[in-house]
Amino acid sequence: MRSASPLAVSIGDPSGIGPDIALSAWLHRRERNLPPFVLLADPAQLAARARCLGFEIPLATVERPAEAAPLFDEKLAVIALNNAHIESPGTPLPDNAAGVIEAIERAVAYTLAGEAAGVVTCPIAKKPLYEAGFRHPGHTEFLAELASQYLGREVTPVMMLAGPQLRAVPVTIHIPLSQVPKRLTCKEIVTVSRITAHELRARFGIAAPRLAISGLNPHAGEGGALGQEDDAIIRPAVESLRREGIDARGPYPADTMFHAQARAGYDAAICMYHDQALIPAKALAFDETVNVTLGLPFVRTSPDHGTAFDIAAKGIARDDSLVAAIRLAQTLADNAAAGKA
Ligand SMILES: NC(=O)c1ccc[n+]([C@@H]2O[C@H](COP(=O)([O-])OP(=O)(O)OC[C@H]3O[C@@H](n4cnc5c(N)ncnc54)[C@H](O)[C@@H]3O)[C@@H](O)[C@H]2O)c1
Ligand SMILES: N[C@H](C(=O)O)[C@H](O)COP(=O)(O)O
Repeated sequence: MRSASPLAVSIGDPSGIGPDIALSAWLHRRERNLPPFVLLADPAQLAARARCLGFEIPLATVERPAEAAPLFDEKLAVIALNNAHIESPGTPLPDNAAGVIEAIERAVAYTLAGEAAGVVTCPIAKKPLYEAGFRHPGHTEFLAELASQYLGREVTPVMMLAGPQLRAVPVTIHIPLSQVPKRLTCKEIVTVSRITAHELRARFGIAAPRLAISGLNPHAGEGGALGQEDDAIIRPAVESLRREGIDARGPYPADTMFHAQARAGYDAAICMYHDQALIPAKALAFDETVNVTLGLPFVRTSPDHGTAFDIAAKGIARDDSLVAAIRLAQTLADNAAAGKA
């Protein structure tokens, strides 16, 4: 059953390719068979980018998401931000930060209120947001804080890069590599794996999910000769997960767990740090992989790429990952509406 509400798409950093790919996705909505979405953006800035790209797109400024779906075939519905955006392709501006944050917050608020089916975020750049006082490493952590405020309890967000050939989940996310061994705990590996297994069942429709857990060190520690964490922290986490009935295996050496035959043996790879998960995901399918946040009380997806300031407004940004993110968000929302989540 398809949710009747549109997806809420936040524009991301307006100086990046968020406007380019959002406009392009709408232009190709019919052949890509896209579900309705509403953009949280500055209509004047969007119109300027559309002119620059040579896109003829009728924009309709609407007050509420419900107005977007009936218009979607003919017009791109935009909910205007209270904080205007300055058109500055390729050069991020701290003055645009308030609108970037507002777009995310309002997309979440509409979704939690049941007015939107899910949140799809276009990419943000951290530096201009930090200069404006934003203190979260990325969407993932910010969305977890919004979810915590809503639920009144702490929320552990789980980042999954979901592509046609691989689902990869980093246990530690946006922290310096030097901090990873200190921050990696058995409890965190178990929590992240548990959330992943639960959502693979509930939202992705995988009845008995299989998790492959990576090691941290070369050769998963080589019996302690190349590092202690694999046997001291990761192996006990795998045993604990298996005791609670989750099909988890490992720790596996990370260098040999991403080839095709190895990937056929699991539904998600649980990795110990950001690049261990994101390098294989983006290397295998940069254009089709989607960043999904698990563990939230709402659906959130995003393209797997960043703001790509180097190509903003040049007409060469590919919209494929955003299209995949919109499609996956709709599938996850539909599964939730059908009672699987
Ligand atoms: N979802 C998000 O919000 C998100 C995701 C990743 C990175 N970021 C942020 O984006 C900023 C830039 O990051 P980066 O330079 O490492 O990565 P990037 O993905 O923005 O760009 C890497 C390279 O890929 C190219 N590229 C990216 N997306 C493309 C597309 N759709 N079509 C064609 N080419 C594309 C770019 O031109 C660039 O050469 C950083 O501030 C980073 O934190 C945000
Ligand atoms: N870690 C992501 C990546 O490299 O693709 C990116 O920074 C986006 O993260 P958020 O979804 O938390 O913004």
